[in-house]
Amino acid sequence: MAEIKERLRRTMMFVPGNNPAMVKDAGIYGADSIMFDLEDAVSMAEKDAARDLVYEALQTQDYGDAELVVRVNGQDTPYYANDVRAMVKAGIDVVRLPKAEDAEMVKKLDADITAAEKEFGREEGSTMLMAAIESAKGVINAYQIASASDRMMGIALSAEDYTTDMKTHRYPDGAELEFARNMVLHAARAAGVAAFDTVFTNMNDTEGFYRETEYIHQLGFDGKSLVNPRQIPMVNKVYEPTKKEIENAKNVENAIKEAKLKGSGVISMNGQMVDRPVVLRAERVMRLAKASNLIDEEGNYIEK
Ligand SMILES: CC(=O)SCCNC(=O)CCNC(=O)[C@H](O)C(C)(C)COP(=O)(O)OP(=O)(O)OC[C@H]1O[C@@H](n2cnc3c(N)ncnc32)[C@H](O)[C@@H]1OP(=O)(O)O
Ligand SMILES: O=C([O-])CC(=O)C(=O)O
Ligand SMILES: [Mg+2]
Repeated sequence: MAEIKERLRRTMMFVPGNNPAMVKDAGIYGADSIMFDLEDAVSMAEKDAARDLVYEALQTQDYGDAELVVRVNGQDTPYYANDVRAMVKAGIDVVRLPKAEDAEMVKKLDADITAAEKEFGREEGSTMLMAAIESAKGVINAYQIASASDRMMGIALSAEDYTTDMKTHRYPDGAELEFARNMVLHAARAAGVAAFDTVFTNMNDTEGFYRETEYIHQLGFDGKSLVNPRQIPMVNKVYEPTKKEIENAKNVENAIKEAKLKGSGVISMNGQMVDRPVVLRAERVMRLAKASNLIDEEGNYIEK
């Protein structure tokens, strides 16, 4: 399991925690993050069995380089406490809190994780957390939520519950989510954590999925929560940098290396100023290019 705060998280796939076949095979599709769900994908009758199934899988399955996330049940349920204890004991990378409404809820999860890390002898602070924002109150408090814990890795918009709370539903143009998306994204960026867009649930509407993913990519989201493995290559395609972007990023990296040798943090490249923000963007392009196998060891674009 990989415990890194900064990493690519284009695709975070929900895997129903009560489905043995899906839990077992979840690693074969190449998701950046695999998110086992103990909450809304699992019926009340199956809550304990799902927790046991995911716990067992975390001990026995090899999920490769994927980041491992679990969506626990909400703090107002009788399952929450056992979910957190079991998942920390299993050494999960990230605990995702659903229906986060304020900083207090995040602080409670942080304290509960700390207690579980102590109880099970896990390194203190090694478990990250994230919060899903699924209501008007959560959106209004997004920045407080995003900055409530040192363990915070990211925040996600959860539009199915959010649109219900807002007395609307989801439309193809996404206008009903505009404010929430921008709030979640700004809160995440201001707090220095990742931002995840919500699920797209119509598996037959490929065109609509691409349209939504291109839109959230343009806004600046790190990635998206997904419900089906077929969505993974589509998101990766949208996040793939172009040849021109990669070559430009490589030139930026070279230019800044040269500048550093001269003891400067800023340099001109073909008349274009290259400074820290440009370098950070270039680094992200190179990370995305590497993940898409578009560059060689030296960072040169591979012609296909
Ligand atoms: C609002 C919310 O809270 S959303 C979050 C909670 N919801 C979920 O977790 C639902 C997750 N998704 C799913 O259960 C399924 O993808 C469904 C029900 C939406 C569609 O199921 P299907 O029509 O069977 O999907 P599809 O035909 O594409 O499946 C292809 C393969 O991928 C597997 N698969 C599908 N979805 C997933 C998934 N989320 N995780 C892991 N494996 C999956 C299937 O088991 C199947 O495997 P197989 O070829 O070995 O038999
Ligand atoms: O996190 C998500 O996108 C799924 C979810 O729970 C919601 O939309 O309510
Ligand atoms: Mg929800």
